[in-house]
This record gives sequence, C-alpha cells and structure tokens, in this order.
Amino acid sequence: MSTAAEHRPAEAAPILRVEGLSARIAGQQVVEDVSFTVPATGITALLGRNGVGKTSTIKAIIGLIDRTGVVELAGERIEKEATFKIIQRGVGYVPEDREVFSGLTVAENLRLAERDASPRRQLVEELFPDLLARAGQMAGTLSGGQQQMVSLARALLNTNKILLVDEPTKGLAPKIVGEVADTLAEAAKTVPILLVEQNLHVVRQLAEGAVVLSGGRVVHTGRALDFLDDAGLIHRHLGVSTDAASHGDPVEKGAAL
Ligand SMILES: Nc1ncnc2c1ncn2[C@@H]1O[C@H](COP(=O)(O)OP(=O)(O)OP(=O)(O)O)[C@@H](O)[C@H]1O
Repeated sequence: MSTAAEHRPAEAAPILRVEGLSARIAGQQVVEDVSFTVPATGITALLGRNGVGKTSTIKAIIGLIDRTGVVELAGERIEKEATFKIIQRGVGYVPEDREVFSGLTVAENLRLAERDASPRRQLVEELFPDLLARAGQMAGTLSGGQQQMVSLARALLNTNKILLVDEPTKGLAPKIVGEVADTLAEAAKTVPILLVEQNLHVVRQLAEGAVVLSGGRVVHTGRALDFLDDAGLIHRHLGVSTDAASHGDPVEKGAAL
C-alpha cells in the first residue's frame, strides 16, 4: 500500500530550506541557528521587531554576509556558492530601500536587470502599466511607491525560483501600500516569495506562512493567520496589541528586542 507521502504533490517540497543558518556582523551574532522552509507556492512572511535579524537572514541566504549552515534551493545545496551564482540559479532579491539607479531612466533600470535570454517584459508591462508610461523618466525623480514598483519589476523580469522581498511597503502612503500589496499578490501567482513585512494588514492580506524571529533566532513558524489571530504571540514577538495588528498598523518602531 502506498503512503500519504508518496501521494504528496511535487509542489509540497519546499523551494527554499534553511538549516542552522548563523551569521555575525561586526562581532555581533545577528542570525543564530535559524531553520525554516519556504513552500514552492505563495507568500511566506518573515516577521519580527526592528533589528531582530530579518534583513541579515535574507542577506545570509544569498551570501551577502558570511554565514554557516545549510541553504537549499529546490533541493540543491547552494551555501558554498558565490552570490552571483545563487542569483543566477533563480533567487530574485528586492532589497530594502529599493536601490534603483536614480540617474538612469525607468527603461534603463529595467534593461540593466534583464538576465534571461527571454525576459518577461510582457508580464512586467501588464503588472506595471504606470512604469511603461514613465519609461523615459529618471528613476530618481519617481515617488517612493513608483521606485518600489521599479525594484519589483526588475526582479520579475527574470524567471526566478523564489523572490526575497525586503520591506517593500516601508515608508509608503497607505494607498500606495495597497497598490504594492496588490502587485505582490499578482507576482506571487508566478513565483513564491519570502517577504519581510512590518505592516500586519499586508501580511494578513498576502501571507500563507509565517516565520517569526527574535534576537536572531526563530521563535515561531506556522500559518500566518494563526499567528496574526493569536494576541499573545503577537504581543510577545512583535510588541503590538491585537487591536493594532487587526487594524494593520505596522509593528511598533524601535521596540526593544
Ligand atoms: N552593517 C552592520 N554593521 C553593524 N551591525 C549591523 C549591520 N547590519 C545589521 N547590523 C545589526 O544586526 C542586527 C540585525 O539587523 P537586521 O537589519 O538584520 O534586522 P531587521 O530585523 O531586518 O531590522 P529592521 O526591521 O529594522 O530592518 C541589528 O542589531 C543591527 O544593528
């Protein structure tokens, strides 16, 4: 008789597996024995208060900071590889603070990001009609939300196995936060996403799974909604009240570890 495991669909295998990941910056342990998996579909949120190591975890995954531990992409070990090779394997990275080339036009920013022989220009044009209209505008003169769209579009031009997206709604007006969230929801239909996000309303809208960090360590993993609906967990790990969480207020800034 066959087992349930044999009947598990192929997509049940995680696209990313991190095991015992540790990293230090300037002598400080910023990521400590972190283990989690990211499913091959949908959005998984990486949560935690300010300074708990979310960005460092993402940077450690792609080798931007020295680390120890196992990183597996689609079942293959990648932790010994250089960052550019990890990116070439299909890890798209959308860094915090957008990092567009401000002295280049929108079109030039996008062209520079094209890695594949057949970049997915049509998808990007469908998802970002506003960018098409602004193709000749200097990226440095775009609003924060528009720059975020450029940053997301650059990652989506290539066929990736996973996107690592760091705080895409940070500093944006509420209406623009909604637009970025809607775009992420569309993007997630084409690629799984590990999303660092402080706005719990956005997490509630988008994320299926949640990995919660505190002090560089994983303190909770599970379904995002289960976490968001648990007042005790929210208070303990994010330092906000359930009221604030259910109304989508961002995680309290500057909260102590
Ligand atoms: N270049 C650096 N030099 C020294 N310390 C750093 C550096 N980068 C990060 N750190 C420290 O590492 C710890 C984790 O930072 P990290 O940016 O990963 O946290 P985070 O959870 O992403 O925070 P935030 O939500 O505020 O972006 C913090 O204590 C931070 O001060």
